[in-house]
Amino acid sequence: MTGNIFLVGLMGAGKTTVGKLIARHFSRPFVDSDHEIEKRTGVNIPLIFELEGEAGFRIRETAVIEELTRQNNIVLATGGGAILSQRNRDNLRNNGTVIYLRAKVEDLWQRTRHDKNRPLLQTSDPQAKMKELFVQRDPLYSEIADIIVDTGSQSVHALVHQIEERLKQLNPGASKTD
Ligand SMILES: Nc1ncnc2c1ncn2[C@@H]1O[C@H](COP(=O)(O)OP(=O)(O)OP(=O)(O)O)[C@@H](O)[C@H]1O
Ligand SMILES: O=C(O)C1=C[C@@H](O)[C@@H](O)[C@H](O)C1
Ligand SMILES: [Mg+2]
Repeated sequence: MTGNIFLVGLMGAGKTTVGKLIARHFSRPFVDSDHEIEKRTGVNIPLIFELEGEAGFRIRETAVIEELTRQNNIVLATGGGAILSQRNRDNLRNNGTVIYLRAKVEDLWQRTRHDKNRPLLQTSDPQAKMKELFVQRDPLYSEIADIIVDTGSQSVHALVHQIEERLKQLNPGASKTD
């Protein structure tokens, strides 16, 4: 496998979980754009939203994505809303293989409902918010994806195996250590 691997999808899609396993399989560094922003600012994402609003967070996110998409041979888990910006979509599409981890709204909701670390879901009806985000973003994730994987009815292990196979099909002849 050569080149960068970029994971996109909504909150709870499994980008961080799956990304770490893919990185281990291909012996690549794993980077998570949300964690990178938290590392650089020294504060967590909810506090950035509180202090700077979503707009301030998006500016930081775009700068980090710009920098990370210039790296080589990394596995990058992107923030759920990174694809809202055309600039981010172009950077992701032009600099690596983009994998969209697609999931049903019900599954996304079940996987995130007890986690308070996602400011966009701190509303009176987070399930409706998740649905709204899915409707808005599903076309954007799909637009830039080289590979779309449905994450619903399989274990994380099976999912990772499926992604490895799809990556091999896209890069025939390439080996793990390329
Ligand atoms: N395919 C799956 N099946 C069942 N549970 C999963 C699956 N993928 C991830 N999970 C679980 O869902 C939760 C959210 O996963 P994860 O944090 O990897 O999502 P994410 O896409 O990185 O979300 P965010 O955009 O908010 O960072 C975790 O508890 C994880 O174990
Ligand atoms: O879906 C989103 O817009 C977000 C997802 C998270 O990964 C974080 O980037 C942040 O909470 C915003
Ligand atoms: Mg994550």
